[in-house]
Amino acid sequence: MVDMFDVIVIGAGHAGCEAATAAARRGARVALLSFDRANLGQMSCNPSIGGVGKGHLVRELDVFDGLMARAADRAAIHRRMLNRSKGPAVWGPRVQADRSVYASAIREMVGQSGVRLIEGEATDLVFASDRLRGVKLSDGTILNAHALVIATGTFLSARLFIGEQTLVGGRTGEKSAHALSARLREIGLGQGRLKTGTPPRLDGRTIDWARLESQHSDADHWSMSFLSLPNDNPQLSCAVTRTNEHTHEVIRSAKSRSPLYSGAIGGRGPRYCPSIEDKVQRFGDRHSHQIFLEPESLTNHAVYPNGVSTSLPIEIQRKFLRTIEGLERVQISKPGYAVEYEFVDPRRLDSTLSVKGLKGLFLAGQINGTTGYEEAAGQGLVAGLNAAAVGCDLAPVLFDRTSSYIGVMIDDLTLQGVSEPYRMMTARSEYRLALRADNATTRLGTTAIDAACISVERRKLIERHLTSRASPTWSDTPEGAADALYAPYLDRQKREWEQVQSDRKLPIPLGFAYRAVPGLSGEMVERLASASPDNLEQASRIPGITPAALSALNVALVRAAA
Ligand SMILES: Cc1cc2nc3c(=O)[nH]c(=O)nc-3n(C[C@H](O)[C@H](O)[C@H](O)COP(=O)(O)OP(=O)(O)OC[C@H]3O[C@@H](n4cnc5c(N)ncnc54)[C@H](O)[C@@H]3O)c2cc1C
Ligand SMILES: NC(=O)c1ccc[n+]([C@@H]2O[C@H](COP(=O)([O-])OP(=O)(O)OC[C@H]3O[C@@H](n4cnc5c(N)ncnc54)[C@H](O)[C@@H]3O)[C@@H](O)[C@H]2O)c1
Repeated sequence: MVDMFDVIVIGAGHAGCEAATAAARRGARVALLSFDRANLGQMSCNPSIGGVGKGHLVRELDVFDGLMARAADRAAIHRRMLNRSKGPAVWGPRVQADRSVYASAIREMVGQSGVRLIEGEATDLVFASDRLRGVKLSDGTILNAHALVIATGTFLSARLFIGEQTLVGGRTGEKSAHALSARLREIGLGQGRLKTGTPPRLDGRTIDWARLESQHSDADHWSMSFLSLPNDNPQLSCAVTRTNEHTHEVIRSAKSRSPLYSGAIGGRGPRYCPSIEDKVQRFGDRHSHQIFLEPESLTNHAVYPNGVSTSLPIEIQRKFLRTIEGLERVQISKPGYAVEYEFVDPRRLDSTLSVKGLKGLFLAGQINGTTGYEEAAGQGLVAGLNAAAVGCDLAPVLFDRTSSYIGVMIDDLTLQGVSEPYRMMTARSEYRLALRADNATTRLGTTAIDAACISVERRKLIERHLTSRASPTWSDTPEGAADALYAPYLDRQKREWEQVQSDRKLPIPLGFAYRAVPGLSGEMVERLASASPDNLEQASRIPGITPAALSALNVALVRAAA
């Protein structure tokens, strides 16, 4: 069988579903290929969408009619605007979703998009002379297309670990993509390995909720999408508990049984969501670590313990959990595990996420070394819009770091590459005071209209919004008030950044005490101290160094020199 499409997307995770539907919204004939159609839009781990930096990405995606914000609104069972005590530029809209309602919302929207869903395993890429022609499936089927997006997530040559046990698979109970992985290596897409993990799932009926502090959902029902109305799902509370010395002792004494320390896993894991064994090992002076107990569903009793990702053997998982207040009788419904997988160096990509020198081939999502649903979805949008541009001969759609976190992410990935899983944070933007979650329509509305990828309803909303900015009552709106609040600081932020640019040759004394610089995070201190740059210019080229860190360092160097 031979089929012809404008765009084929391999992988129906967060990146793939956004890529396929974004391409379809631009008018492309699209096929979306996945191992199993039942797993469309599945959340591999935490049933939450958004947060600081990540919520900004979701709101930006929403301006282009992306799926994630609307699915999150449909499925929300707990909402929390993180960082509300700080300024609105760093507020992080975050919802916890009913896992199965979220997946069905994605399935429904993909189903209505005109995208053709195909079940199967992509094993090979098909080229004619030096041009990409399509993809071959394990059953011999060839699907032809002008453009191809690979969004295979954590599945390339993936292995799962629970204690001493190793299984093949990209997620528990699923396959691994070995043939495609080998083919990517063969065509020179050099790969490294990264790892991630997930905590055990708990049976909520065996948790002693009454003894724990509750975290209620926000009273005001804000929504993730600029279009959605609040849903009428009941809102559930989370609870907070903590590990203790006894928990740490159980974990320490089982260290030799952890694949992280036995040498079985070599890939680097995400810095900002380390496993509990890592936390106990690396932060040995801490007597306790916080755990959020987050309900996953309105219809079953699954609870996600946020903060105790682990790959220790299941009996150790049970043992350490039962040392924790409120979890003394807890039953595990699914064990935690780690997964190690291959990724492609994103410096091989241009700013449309197309592989340089291989016209028509795009990569999006965790394959590019990122971590998180939101980062994957944002890349899916970029790759999908631009694959449609190749497939249907349309203008490319480019994202700039001055006007979006999507632009920041694409720039960071394609210019700096990754040495560990990349997570969005507001510190990654030198324009972070201007890039707020609430003003995404203002920042990106015109780009979305020009990209011709949005509904009539969205277009009207954007036009109304842009017009209302000129009205005298604009400053009475929340966005107008935030604009006024930040106006004086935007100039200062601009000047500070210009100063960093003009001070690039400012020398950094040998043995400079980075730890004493106000505002430098532990990560930045570690990266700077280990690279020991001679000047600001060199510091700016260290992978992972954020603009916020460069500004803080600049101020400290000028002060030290004065
Ligand atoms: C154990 C674990 C824990 C995680 N924890 C979190 C978390 O707490 N929060 C968070 O935000 N992120 C978490 N992540 C990461 C998050 O799941 C990913 O960042 C996100 O899902 C990546 O999206 P993606 O679209 O790139 O890939 P995925 O969501 O992994 O989707 C990949 C898709 O590709 C398909 N596929 C792969 N190979 C082939 C092939 N050859 N042929 C056909 N189809 C193929 C798969 O079937 C799947 O549908 C975790 C991931 C894992 C595995
Ligand atoms: N790709 C991966 O491999 C992988 C694996 C695990 C985690 N992750 C990442 O981890 C993120 C989740 O990690 P996180 O721990 O930073 O959490 P988060 O980003 O989901 O939440 C942000 C903060 O809010 C806290 N929080 C949770 N519920 C809360 C509530 N009800 N009230 C107040 N605060 C609450 C969290 O503990 C966290 O400190 C994902 O978004 C993803 O990027 C990725």
